[in-house]
Amino acid sequence: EMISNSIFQLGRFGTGLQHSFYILSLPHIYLHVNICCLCCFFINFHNFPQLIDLSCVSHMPYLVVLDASYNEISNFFEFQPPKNLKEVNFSHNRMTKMRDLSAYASLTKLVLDYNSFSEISGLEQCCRLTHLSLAHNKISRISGLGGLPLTHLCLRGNHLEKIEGLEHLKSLQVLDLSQNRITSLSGLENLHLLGSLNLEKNLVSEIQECKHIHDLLLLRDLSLVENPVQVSSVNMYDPPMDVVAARDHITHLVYQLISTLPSADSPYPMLVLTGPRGCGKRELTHRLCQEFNEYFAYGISHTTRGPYFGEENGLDYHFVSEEAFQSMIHTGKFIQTIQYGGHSYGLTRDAVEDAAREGLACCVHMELEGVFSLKKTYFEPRYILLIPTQAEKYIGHLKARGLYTHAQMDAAVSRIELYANTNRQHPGFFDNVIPCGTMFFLLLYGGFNIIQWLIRCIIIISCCSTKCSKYSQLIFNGQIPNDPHPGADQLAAAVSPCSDRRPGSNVKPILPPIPTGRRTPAAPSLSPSPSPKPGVEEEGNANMEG
Ligand SMILES: Nc1ncnc2c1ncn2[C@@H]1O[C@H](COP(=O)(O)OP(=O)(O)OP(=O)(O)O)[C@@H](O)[C@H]1O
Repeated sequence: EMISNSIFQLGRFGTGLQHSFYILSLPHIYLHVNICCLCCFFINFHNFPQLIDLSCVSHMPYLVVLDASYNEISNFFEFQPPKNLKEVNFSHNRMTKMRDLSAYASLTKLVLDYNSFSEISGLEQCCRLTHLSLAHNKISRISGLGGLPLTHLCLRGNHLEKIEGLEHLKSLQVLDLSQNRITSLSGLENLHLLGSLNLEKNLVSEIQECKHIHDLLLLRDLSLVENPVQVSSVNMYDPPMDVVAARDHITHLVYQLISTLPSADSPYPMLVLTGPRGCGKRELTHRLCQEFNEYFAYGISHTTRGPYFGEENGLDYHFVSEEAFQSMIHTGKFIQTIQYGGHSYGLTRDAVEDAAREGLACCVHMELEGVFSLKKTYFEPRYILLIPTQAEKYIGHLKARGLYTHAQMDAAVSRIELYANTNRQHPGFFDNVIPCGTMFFLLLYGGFNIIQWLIRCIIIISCCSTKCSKYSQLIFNGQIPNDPHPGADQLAAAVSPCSDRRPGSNVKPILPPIPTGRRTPAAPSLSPSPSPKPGVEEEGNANMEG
């Protein structure tokens, strides 16, 4: 009576020729009804309240589709087999053990997700079964699938550690083995019709495992997301800066530990200018060290690239061979290194310590990767980002230097966004950002007096929290050191091209002129006095000539 009420409520009923039979709104009862006179083709017990027994199905000889998902059924196929039963959904029940289904030979689709099966068995005679889903059970081994004509198999969320027992599933097209503990793709070699393979959230760690699916020519979709191999592939082929920096830091830390014990008591004062290549950071670094040589010393990096025209060893860089560079890494000399444009660059501990010994802050320029590396060390530099604001002007400036290939210029331009993103995404990562527009380049290379003002701003911003009292005085007294700079004319002279007498001075310099007054490591021209040094220009020019 209740069932016919339900049917009546749904308005879908008839005698003998029903195609749909839904029971949706019965009260909480134990279902045991005799409906043998009905000719049901589809029955939906989905989420039927407290349904624990399906013996009623024995009286539905023509049942084709049975959905008894989301119930509390623990018996597996405990009813007389309807001879045409094709699709069964028992997902979200309490079943634990499969039994022989040879009497249900018409089955084509069987969904048993979210039960507690630990073994696949009893399916051998289901010779029409094409879809089998056993997601989120407790299966630790694939077995009992023999030569079934399966086209779709889902074993997501089980306890599988290896792929086995699939070699005879010649018709398999879609295989979902995600969320298991599989470490190898071995066992998939013979699945020549496979078009989709989901191995998300497993433990595959080697990309070489893909050799096992190399010959599956129909394979279109493959997911290895959230496997260790994903992480290692990203790290190998497109490592995030943090990973590169961490590796770099570990390398140098280990080698330093082997050579000497690093002292972590007080970090040396340091100023780092960063920005894409050719943005002017190198010149600004030199200018800072020149103009304020009682505060800053130029930290000379090592590089394996050869010197450009006009560059001097030990002044712009220490130019060393790749072997020498490697040997320095292994003797723990570096605090950071990077690979850039096919060459190695690195800053040594000595460069920083030499400056510190003289009571100076080491001032260096470097690419962003170097900054990431330095941030891993116990040094606590101030970081200043110089970022080009107009790509066209920046490209024009790069072209004017005549140093770079098109590819190098494109790479440099594309890195502007990298710097900008880093600044956006990591507030406080840089202590200050200087936008480099036309004006900036004019100021920097034009030799206008206003550069002094810019440099002072940088000093004030960058030194405000160094631990060195000398630098804090700059801020805490609100003072700027005595004006050490020459007038505009002298400054213009200082940045003008090399002296005529300089060998090779008839060749157009490739680099912007090296500012005068730069000290060489061999003959430091530093004076502890903050007072102006009358001889700065002469000394600088002498250096240039020499
Ligand atoms: N130790 C280092 N760590 C990280 N980056 C470094 C280091 N030394 C130099 N660099 C950077 O490597 C990049 C390439 O330097 P290089 O001198 O070869 O080319 P460049 O075009 O003259 O660069 P720039 O004019 O910006 O100094 C520059 O951005 C430079 O600042």
